[in-house]
Amino acid sequence: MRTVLVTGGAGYVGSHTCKLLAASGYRPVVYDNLSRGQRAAVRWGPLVVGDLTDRARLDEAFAEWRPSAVIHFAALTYVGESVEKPALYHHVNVGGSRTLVEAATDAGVDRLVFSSTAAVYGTPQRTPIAEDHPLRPINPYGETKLRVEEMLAAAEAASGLRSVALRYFNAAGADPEGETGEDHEPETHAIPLAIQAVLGERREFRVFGRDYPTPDGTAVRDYVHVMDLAQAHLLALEHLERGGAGTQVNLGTGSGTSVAELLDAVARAAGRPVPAATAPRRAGDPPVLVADGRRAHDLLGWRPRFGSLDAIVETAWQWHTGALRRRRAA
Ligand SMILES: NC(=O)c1ccc[n+]([C@@H]2O[C@H](COP(=O)([O-])OP(=O)(O)OC[C@H]3O[C@@H](n4cnc5c(N)ncnc54)[C@H](O)[C@@H]3O)[C@@H](O)[C@H]2O)c1
Ligand SMILES: O=c1ccn([C@@H]2O[C@H](COP(=O)(O)OP(=O)(O)O[C@H]3O[C@H](CO)[C@@H](O)[C@H](O)[C@H]3O)[C@@H](O)[C@H]2O)c(=O)[nH]1
Repeated sequence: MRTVLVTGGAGYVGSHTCKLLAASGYRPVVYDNLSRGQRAAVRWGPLVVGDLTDRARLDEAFAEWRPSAVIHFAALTYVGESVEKPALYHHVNVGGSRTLVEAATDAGVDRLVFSSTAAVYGTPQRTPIAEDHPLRPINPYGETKLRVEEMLAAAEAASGLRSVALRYFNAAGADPEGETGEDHEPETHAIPLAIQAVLGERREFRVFGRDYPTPDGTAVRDYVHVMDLAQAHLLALEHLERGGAGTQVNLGTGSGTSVAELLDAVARAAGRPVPAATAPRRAGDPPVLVADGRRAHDLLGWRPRFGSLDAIVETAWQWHTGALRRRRAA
């Protein structure tokens, strides 16, 4: 059985990917400090509790489990927090990734899949965004992800560690079988916040800006289902297993959804409107982020299965209402 070390596997995208790895014959060994993830989300393989910046702990994990590849999700991921704490973001996201790359290389691992982000592009000059678009992040979070991409490209030349950096657009939805989902505290992402508002768990959903240069004035994003993201990680691993060279790949559906359209979709799933108020724009938010996904298709053979926003939102709705029931029952 091929073993994969999955940093951040107790988190949102990581836990869905572990489920798919296990279903595809891999053994996912999660390496996570549980600072933002959940122990209960580690269900498809062993958990090593450790910090990305702890070289000795990483060495132990590599020695004990002897993975043939690494999938690297672990990071701090909030744009707003990164603006307030840039040094912390550099320490964890860049410093931690450097420690991981050194430990992996010394352990003889030559394949790595990295969670990058559309935030490396900054404010797009053209859309949809292809991978050769200029890389000008507008917040420290995006900067740290770009630094890691650069480090990985240099590592391939220096030590033969090949990697695929997957630039996700907006991860959304949940495992349709309800075994894992999005569970952040605090929650900052639009879909779970809208669901919480419609469920009465928060007073209202605050629409950050209705004065964007978009058809309805609200910001446009490319929401891609988290199980489709998980599938792309497997395909990226297979690309590396075939001897494929390191590269960067966008993961998005290619279709844009405005915040107003998103609220309509949540209202359809819930059967009632989302209580909403207008708020100022959020710092660091570009008006439009939509992926050109041709490279993911041509290089990896990836095509998102969840085509419609309603199908994506429905899985999020099912997860959150199920999670709410479980919390109330507990
Ligand atoms: N969710 C999105 O829309 C999105 C979009 C683009 C990129 N990404 C990237 O995908 C990855 C996963 O995102 P997510 O939404 O699942 O985040 P998440 O916060 O749910 O998961 C991150 C995991 O990393 C762990 N972690 C954090 N710091 C650590 C450290 N120092 N040592 C060990 N473990 C640590 C956390 O405990 C958590 O389990 C991140 O790298 C993120 O930047 C996410
Ligand atoms: O209370 C809220 C929360 C969000 N939004 C808007 O909804 C959209 C989506 O926001 P959110 O779900 O917070 O995602 P993003 O800020 O677009 O960031 C996600 O997508 C980026 C890439 O597109 C990744 O880099 C990040 O890690 C990931 O969190 C944005 O236009 C926000 O302004 C609101 O209007 N009100």
